[in-house]
Amino acid sequence: MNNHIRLGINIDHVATVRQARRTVYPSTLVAAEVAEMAGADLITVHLREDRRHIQDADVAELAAAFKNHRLHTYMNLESAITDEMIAHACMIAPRDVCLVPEKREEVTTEGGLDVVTYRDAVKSAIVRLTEAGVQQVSLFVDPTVEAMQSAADVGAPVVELHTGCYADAPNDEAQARELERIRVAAMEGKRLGLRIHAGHGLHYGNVQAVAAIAVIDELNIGHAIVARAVFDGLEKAVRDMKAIMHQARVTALQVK
Ligand SMILES: CC(=O)[C@@H](O)[C@H](O)COP(=O)(O)O
Ligand SMILES: NCC(=O)COP(=O)(O)O
Repeated sequence: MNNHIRLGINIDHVATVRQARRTVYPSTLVAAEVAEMAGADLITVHLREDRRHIQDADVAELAAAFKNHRLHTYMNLESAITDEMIAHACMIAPRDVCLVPEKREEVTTEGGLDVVTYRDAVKSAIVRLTEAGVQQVSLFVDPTVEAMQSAADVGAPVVELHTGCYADAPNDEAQARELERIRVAAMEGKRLGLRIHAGHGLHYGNVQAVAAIAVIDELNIGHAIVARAVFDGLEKAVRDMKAIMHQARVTALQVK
């Protein structure tokens, strides 16, 4: 069992603040530098089709910074599976790409990728990205046993479990049910040989139980960290999240 769980910092909403006035600040590159300094294991950005926050220029600037070692971790680029977005992801060729569903009218990602309906497009995207040099392609999917089997079937090496229903659960009972769904799906994915990530809606009060699931290797967290950074600064917000995740994992392994 792995006592280290990686923290990917999603900096989308640093760009949201900038896009509110179309200024050149706050810089996503500086945000990535601060996040790395504070212990981020990777930097996640979601280049949406509607460019509501992260812009093509952000992705290009971050990619160059990783290439020239101004940044020292790696990029996890979240992308829709459309031809346009996959072609762009192939051109950037970050270390990781996470394939996510997008609906233009959504406030944020609402559900996981429908790997059954879009099987051919997902398989094609995995092949194209791998041939372009992307080392790890993950699928952002709902935490279900069926989604694990579908992901394994299309040859995805990694899944990121959508933790949104857990995060948005209306009460403790519903949250416990959603946590069990995540745990069961994670165990099934691991049994099928998948690497397991998780993310969406995680924050300082709900991350512990997910970080305690020992087969989960990585959490991607953004909105709650950027929100906390408004009051505490980004460096402290990242350090605090990292410490909470580490303590939850270590405690869980000691109990086993
Ligand atoms: C896939 C996912 O849950 C997030 O990484 C995604 O970026 C959410 O979209 P917004 O960042 O636009 O809220
Ligand atoms: N894939 C999840 C992610 O990158 C961050 O999601 P959130 O913490 O902004 O909800």
